[in-house]
Amino acid sequence: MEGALSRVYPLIYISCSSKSRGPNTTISTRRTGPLSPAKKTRKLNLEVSPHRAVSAVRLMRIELGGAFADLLNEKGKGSGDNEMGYVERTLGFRTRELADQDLRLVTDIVGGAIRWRRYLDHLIGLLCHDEKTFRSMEPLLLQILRIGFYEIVKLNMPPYAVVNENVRLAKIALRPGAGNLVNGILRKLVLLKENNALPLPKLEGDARAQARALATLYSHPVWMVRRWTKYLGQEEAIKLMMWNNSDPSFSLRANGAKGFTRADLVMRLKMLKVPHELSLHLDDFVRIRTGLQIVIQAGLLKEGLCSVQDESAGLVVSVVDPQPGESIIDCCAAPGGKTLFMASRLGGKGMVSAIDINKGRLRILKETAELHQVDNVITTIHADLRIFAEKNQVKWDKVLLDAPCSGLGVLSKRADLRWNRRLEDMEQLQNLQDELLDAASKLVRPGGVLVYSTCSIDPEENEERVAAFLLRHPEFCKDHADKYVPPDFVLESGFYFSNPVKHSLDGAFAARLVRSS
Ligand SMILES: C[S@@+](CC[C@H](N)C(=O)[O-])C[C@H]1O[C@@H](n2cnc3c(N)ncnc32)[C@H](O)[C@@H]1O
Repeated sequence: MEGALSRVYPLIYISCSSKSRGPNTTISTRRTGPLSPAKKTRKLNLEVSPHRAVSAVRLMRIELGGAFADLLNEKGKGSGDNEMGYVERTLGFRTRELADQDLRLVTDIVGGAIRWRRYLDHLIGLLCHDEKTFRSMEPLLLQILRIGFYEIVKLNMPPYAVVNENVRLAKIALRPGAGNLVNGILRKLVLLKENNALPLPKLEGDARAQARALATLYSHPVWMVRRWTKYLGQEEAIKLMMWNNSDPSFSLRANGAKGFTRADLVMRLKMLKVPHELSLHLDDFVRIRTGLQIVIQAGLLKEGLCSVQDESAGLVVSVVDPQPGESIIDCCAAPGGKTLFMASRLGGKGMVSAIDINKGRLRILKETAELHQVDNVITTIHADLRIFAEKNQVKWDKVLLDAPCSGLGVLSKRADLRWNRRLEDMEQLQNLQDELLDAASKLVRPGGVLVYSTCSIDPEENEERVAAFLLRHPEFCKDHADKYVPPDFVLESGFYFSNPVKHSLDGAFAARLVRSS
């Protein structure tokens, strides 16, 4: 493993004795483990733009996942420090000295280069002088090219500055030859762009050919394009992909349980100069398009005064409609976004039991509950819901099953998810969703409520799962969601649905079912 990694990731050590490095940079093709003091970076390397270097390293980490974590010698918590340490060791500057503006650029470039990966690779592949050069390109070089292409084609940045910066990065991070290659390819791109002649596929031919073209033009996997074209039609599918490629916006929920109201939150946002809008649908929520980093740095999340929660998820809690004094069980609870919101709605009376199979995520839920001062009404249970439901005798007033799903409704926030999901996952997920629904239904008292929710927009994970459940369980019937959420969010079927294109929120679904006996 180590040998394979070291072949593809040449490491550069800029040591204190390498003042005149640059072209003379030592390139180590071996992974050497922790650096000896003599090799430690002592000097800032100001030859490259720091945000581009950090972006390239972060892109490698995201794309290569475990393999790259292995290279960084990462172990769980604080692993981000290693990423920064890697940049420091290899490129010779301390990333903790990155200005806020640079950090924001890293977020933008990394998010954009991941979203547009298929589109960018299509162009890079065509501008390399042969297919083999592209296919065998070393990962760091590819990331640098993706950054340059993204900056020129999608951010419309001044092209020659982009070329110079990325050429320098490739020269220093890899070797002079790599810089020359980047130079040649980026200059070809600039010429084509200036002549409005980017070699992009045309939307023509049969359904398959059109799906492939759309997948490249809007940078999504072909199977997703085919699925959405089937369910939504081509026009809506394109709008959905455009939404997925747009910069995500976030919502904050003021934590009333800590006496922090939305008015308090608005006041703090004004002081921080973060532009915001009140949610039209939920009393505790505020929407922000930019400035999340500022909110984080100001410590509002760390102090438990508010959480980042999309309104689409908040509206799922509205479908549950928690009332003081009720017993509620959240069957797939971690990391606890909905548990915490439900608990805060109980006003100190009642109980939320929070089950999850993942111990680590459940620990996060517990810690956040303490921070938010709602731990007095939350108990956590580490279990597989299916086994728990078999053995358990207790029944609850309300049961929420926020099921594991494809996440196809949250692709604008989760830039890399589209590349990690496979069509085969969908069937497996549906089987799991059926099993979890059967298990959750056992926990509902007669007259009690079962809410099934996902953050997917896929009917096979949503309406079809509920329809199949109702056939297996005639003791349940639908309760129309319009009593709990604005009518604009209710489908004809009576289910809650947040449509990213229509509502400018994440996609989400919830069905409210009542047990008769
Ligand atoms: C969509 S996430 C839940 C998000 C959570 N409701 C929130 O709002 O923060 C799905 C969760 O289901 C959990 N899960 C998956 N299979 C499970 C099982 N068999 N039993 C219990 N939990 C399970 C996962 O660990 C994951 O935390």
